[in-house]
Amino acid sequence: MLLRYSTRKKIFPGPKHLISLPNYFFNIILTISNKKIRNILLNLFFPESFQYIKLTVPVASQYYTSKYGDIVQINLFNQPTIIISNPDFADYILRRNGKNYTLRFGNSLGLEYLGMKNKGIIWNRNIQRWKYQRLNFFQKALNNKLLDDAKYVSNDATDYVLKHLDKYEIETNIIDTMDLLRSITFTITCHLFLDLPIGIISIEKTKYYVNSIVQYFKAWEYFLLKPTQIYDEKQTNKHQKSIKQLNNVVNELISKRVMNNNCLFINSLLNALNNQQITKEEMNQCILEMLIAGTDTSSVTMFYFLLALCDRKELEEQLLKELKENSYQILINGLKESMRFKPVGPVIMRCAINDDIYNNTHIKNGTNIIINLVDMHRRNEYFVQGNQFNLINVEDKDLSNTNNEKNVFLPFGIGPKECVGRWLAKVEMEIIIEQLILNYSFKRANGTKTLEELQTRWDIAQQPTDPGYMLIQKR
Ligand code: HEM
Repeated sequence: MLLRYSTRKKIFPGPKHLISLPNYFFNIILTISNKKIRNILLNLFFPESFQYIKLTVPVASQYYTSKYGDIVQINLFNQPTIIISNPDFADYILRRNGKNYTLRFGNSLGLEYLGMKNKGIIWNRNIQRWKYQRLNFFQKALNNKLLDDAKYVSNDATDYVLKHLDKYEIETNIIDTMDLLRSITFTITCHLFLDLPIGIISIEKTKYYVNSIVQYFKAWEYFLLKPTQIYDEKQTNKHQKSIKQLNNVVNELISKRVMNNNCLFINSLLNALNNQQITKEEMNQCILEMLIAGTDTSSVTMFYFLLALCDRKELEEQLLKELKENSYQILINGLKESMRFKPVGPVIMRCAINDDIYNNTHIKNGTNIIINLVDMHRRNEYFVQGNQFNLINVEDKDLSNTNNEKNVFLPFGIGPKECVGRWLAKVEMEIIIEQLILNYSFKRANGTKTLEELQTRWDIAQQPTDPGYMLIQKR
């Protein structure tokens, strides 16, 4: 009681304003139809919210981190919001008191457009339904047997896509590397979780499906956070079409399935549907989320590693030598370093379910949390060369995060809402890169930028925006 009293007024550092308008003015300003006047007023009275409307979540968060330090409190869309890149606080939120933070925050209508509101597991704000679907479908399916199967499935899927290398060529021997990698991970996901034999989906269709996933990500970033009043009709319609398109893909994939009852994910979903434990919409959303989470994340990470190798010939040679000797240290560290340097999930967004206290400071229920992973991953206090791609940074960093001390390297998050596919991602990325490097050499094509120069979109899912064309040659 005493503690609660003494901590009531304390808040974390952050911007202070000379003029502070009550929160309801925020909603009044949003109703102003003149965009210019609305923006001026937002910028004047609610500058933090304006930053997040203008910029993406990671970029706006980094702006406040660099100004106020590794724990910052701001007012975002009328909600207290804490931006964290302090490892102890991040570990507290994600793991030590993780149960209190299994919700993510987002715009309710936006989530409904996306099909994520109270469905699936990534952004489901119904805790019971999230838990039920995560445990019974995702975690159950991602067991040790699946991880074993993933080894040969990853090999076969890579073979299948490589057989059609010409379909990825933009000119002779120059390929769209992102497209190639996405097709491989998509094929693996379809086989492991949807019972679709490798090769049953043509390469043309695979590319169409992969593109539908990429477009869904764009819709996700558009709808997720900003207030509904800011939506633009043309953009809204475009993104709604992308969401519909990926939902159609899900139905098409379900209908392609050859029944053989081996596949735990799709089978347990269908059983639950038959027994009325889930709705058809919930089932489809779980499949959609497995496709988006399982496809783009690993392929973006592998792409960055391949790109890094293009300009580090010595490292490539050492890697090749190691792989020929069935040794995997450079491979493992190279992938870890890609996830540190350019994490595909640069921020982890959460929300406090109940009131809480950290370091004598009160965290009110409903407080938004943004873990600024990319900032934490680049700090020189924790990494030898935080701002450079160098395997030395991760040699002593453990992916299993079993170390209860401060975890500073968290590409998959940690705790009850951590990435459910982390071990599958590790297995498939290692197999795919091994097979690619043993058989092919990769060089940056004319015009393709280096890892350091290549533009990426730092949004909730970080992706390259510049093309990743590479010259590929058989060894
Ligand atoms: C390099 C590969 C990957 C990276 C870096 C990555 C990263 C992440 C991160 C940072 C989160 C948020 C964790 C949190 O809130 O604490 C997440 C969640 C998730 N990931 Fe991954 N992921 C990867 C691959 C995969 C794969 C291959 C799958 C599926 C097979 C997958 C499925 C999911 C799902 C379903 C969630 C949501 C879990 C929940 O909210 O309960 N991920 N991932």
